[in-house]
Amino acid sequence: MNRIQKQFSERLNRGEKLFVPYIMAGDGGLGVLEERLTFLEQNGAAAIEIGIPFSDPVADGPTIQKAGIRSLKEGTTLKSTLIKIGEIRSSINVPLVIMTYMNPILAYGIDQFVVNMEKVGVDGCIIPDLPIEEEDILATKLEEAGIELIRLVTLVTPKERVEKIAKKGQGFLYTVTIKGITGIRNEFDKSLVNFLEMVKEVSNIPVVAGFGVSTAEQVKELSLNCDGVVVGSRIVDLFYENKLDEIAELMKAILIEEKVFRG
Ligand SMILES: O=P(O)(O)OC[C@@H](O)[C@@H](O)c1c[nH]c2ccccc12
Repeated sequence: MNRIQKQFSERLNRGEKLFVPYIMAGDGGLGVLEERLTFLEQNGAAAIEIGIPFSDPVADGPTIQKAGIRSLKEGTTLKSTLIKIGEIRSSINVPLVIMTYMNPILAYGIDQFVVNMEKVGVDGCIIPDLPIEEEDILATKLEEAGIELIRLVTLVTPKERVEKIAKKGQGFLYTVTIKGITGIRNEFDKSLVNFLEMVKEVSNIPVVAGFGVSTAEQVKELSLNCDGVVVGSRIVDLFYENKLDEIAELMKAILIEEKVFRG
């Protein structure tokens, strides 16, 4: 069984919600990747999304765009990131999910991408510009390699499409909380709670909400209505500003059901 399915169900069965941080590989150099992954794991990450820098990240807001530029200046590539993951994988126990657009995959080679992700121990990948209608070029190869293709639904995805995507049943369902790109938001659309309830109803895989989350209150509020939360931009900023204590604080906010004391 894939690490994502195994570890996510263990956590959810313990009444824990899932905190999934995102970081940009190579931001600060690939030399800091291991210490950052270790830090996030030690602070309760259920899985960690590792972004690959790309020159045209259409779904990303300014924070992640800037992180990508810093990383590209360090010479980071999909290949060098996978090599680094291979070197450090044995020291990280939580699932690792590669977040990349299709272009770097095509440049690297689809077969190479799948074979080397499996080799270095990557558990899942998120490819925001690969709609389910076009995923056949990759989905079967990933499935054969035991790598979960994590699909996204958004606030404007109709219910029947949510059902179609959820039925693919891999990893977790990434529910985008806003209409737009990544980046910190002060408030969410009032339709969000109903949307999350609908997605939870139709999905038999964990539902993890992301985009715009940056405060403890938002983490708590969102995780009331789904299985977990993804935080990217805020964590990318805090690492860049070296404010590790604030990252730890934010991660502590994820809900853990009151431990029922069996007296
Ligand atoms: O940065 P935010 O608003 O916290 O959103 C998470 C997001 O960064 C991360 O999951 C991600 C980064 N780039 C993406 C592109 C598409 C989907 C998701 C992502």
